[in-house]
Amino acid sequence: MTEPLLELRGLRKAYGAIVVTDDVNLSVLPGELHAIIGPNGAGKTTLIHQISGTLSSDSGRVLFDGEDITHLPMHGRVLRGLARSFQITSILPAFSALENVALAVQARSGSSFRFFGDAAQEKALNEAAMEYLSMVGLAPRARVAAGLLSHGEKRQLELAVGLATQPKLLLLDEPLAGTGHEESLRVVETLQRLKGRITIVLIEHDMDAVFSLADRVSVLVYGRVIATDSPESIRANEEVRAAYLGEEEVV
Ligand SMILES: Nc1ncnc2c1ncn2[C@@H]1O[C@H](COP(=O)(O)OP(=O)(O)OP(=O)(O)O)[C@@H](O)[C@H]1O
Repeated sequence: MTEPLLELRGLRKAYGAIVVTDDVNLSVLPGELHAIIGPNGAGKTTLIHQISGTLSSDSGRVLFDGEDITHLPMHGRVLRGLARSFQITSILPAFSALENVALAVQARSGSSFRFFGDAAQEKALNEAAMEYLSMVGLAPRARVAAGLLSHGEKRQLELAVGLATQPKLLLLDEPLAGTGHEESLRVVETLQRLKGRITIVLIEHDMDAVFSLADRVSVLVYGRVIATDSPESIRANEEVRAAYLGEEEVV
């Protein structure tokens, strides 16, 4: 059997009497796009914080790539390849899209580009950066200042910068939030392109996007995972449908 890249075992977080995540067990396989959905207030954001290390858990374990990272702070997890996009990323608006990604390539590769002369170094960095921009479909906008990109394009750029740090797993917390229809199609298309190349954990409210992108879906209700399955089986799951009654039209 394939070993999970990320495994949550009995994770729990409570604020006083409010138990927000409760005995969460979840496995993310290498290469899969695993979506976590749930009604408002189910604990999704809290869980993402527990995975990325910005919030410590009361109990339970987080295993990543064969290592117990339960007590590692966020930066330790990022160094091991567990990256949260839109958190690790700060876009510099006056720099071009290409320069933003080139900086991330350079930060990741440390001194390995220093063997080149200045001009050759710049060329190599730009070529590497261009590859990441192509991966997210932003190559035609490489020379545009990041601040002038549309909202959806900025999201694409953030993904390119995230990818340039070469994570093993990318945590995406509502990448479609605040995007209009056209823009969200653009971001979904980008995620479609990345799917299979990198392991992704996606938290997203847009169910059309979730069901078109995910390999597997986990459903969180009142802090507990009530089901993990293929999108088709989740759609047909009575317990899941019941959990969403009264919510937006979902499954
Ligand atoms: N720091 C905190 N102190 C007290 N309660 C909290 C805290 N953070 C979150 N909660 C509570 O935990 C519950 C789950 O919150 P969380 O934001 O994780 O849910 P969510 O599934 O991401 O919700 P949404 O889909 O609305 O973003 C909510 O009832 C919230 O009020």
